[in-house]
Amino acid sequence: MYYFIVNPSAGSGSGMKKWKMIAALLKKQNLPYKVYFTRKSGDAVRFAQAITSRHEPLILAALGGDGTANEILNGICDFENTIFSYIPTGSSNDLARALNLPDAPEESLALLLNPEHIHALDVGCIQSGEDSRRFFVSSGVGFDASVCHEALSSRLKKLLNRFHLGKLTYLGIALKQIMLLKGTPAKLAFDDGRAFSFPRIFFCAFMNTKYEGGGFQMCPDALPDDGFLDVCLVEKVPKLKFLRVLPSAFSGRHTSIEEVHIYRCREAHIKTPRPLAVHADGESFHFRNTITVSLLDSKLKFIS
Ligand SMILES: Nc1ncnc2c1ncn2[C@@H]1O[C@H](COP(=O)(O)OP(=O)(O)OP(=O)(O)O)[C@@H](O)[C@H]1O
Repeated sequence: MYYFIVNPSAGSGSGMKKWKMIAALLKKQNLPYKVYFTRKSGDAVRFAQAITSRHEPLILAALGGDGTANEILNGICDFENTIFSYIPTGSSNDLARALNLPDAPEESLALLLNPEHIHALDVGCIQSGEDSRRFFVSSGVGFDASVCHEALSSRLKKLLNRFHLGKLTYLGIALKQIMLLKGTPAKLAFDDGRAFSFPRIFFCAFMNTKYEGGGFQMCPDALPDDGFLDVCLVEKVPKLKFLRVLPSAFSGRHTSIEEVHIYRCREAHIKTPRPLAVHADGESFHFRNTITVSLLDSKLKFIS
């Protein structure tokens, strides 16, 4: 059986349009399926939990952005029987970019119905105290998470989304957050014993794939199936320099800058004296001062 979880509002409303095209193609081929439409935050987690708790072999497809894919990942309770498929309709689509997934609905559906490869994908997990959240793309602490947090609650984003201009909000929020940036002392440690202390950092991104934030190659060598997390830590730099560092991350050239540090690990811990914004695939993981980031033992079967 094919199950679809659809966020109709993803990609400034293009989620529903794309679903209608997919539904028409499914009807034409007379294929049995069930579809669930999300209405608010948390719906996709609950749907994925309900679907996968039956412990039957199934294909579960997400139609939405990275946020919807993340919620579904967090709801899956049976990695053995679930094959995950993703039809990107979001605005940033970093997961689709990293996995080279097709954009056209008919190509996406053809892949789902006749998979070329079933990839075993690494699944990231961020923990703080008793709380944890899984991620596909990245998690991060500091500047990048502050931008995500503000965008999630931005009224302006909701308004601009109506005119398909949601991405403009990110630019505006990022500029505002750069103005507010102060930098925070941080201690970063890895499970193999490496440990570093920084007088002030702007952010630290833990990458399962190479892109985040709509195409920034934070860790150009990150691979989602290599059993490792790649880490990009950016120390405090003058604001004007930071304004130059950020765009250079589109091509991955930021890695040659002295204050940018790249690491590879299986598990990382980061500690800051005050709580900072934290995200997982662009969704809020609240404000924390100690987090542990690792990969789950189980991999996720993923059609690509
Ligand atoms: N019907 C709905 N209407 C409005 N918001 C919704 C609805 N269903 C889910 N959401 C919210 O949408 C957010 C996820 O959006 P999603 O990531 O799928 O799309 P996006 O933001 O356009 O894409 P991307 O994350 O790739 O930029 C979640 O925070 C979720 O709470």
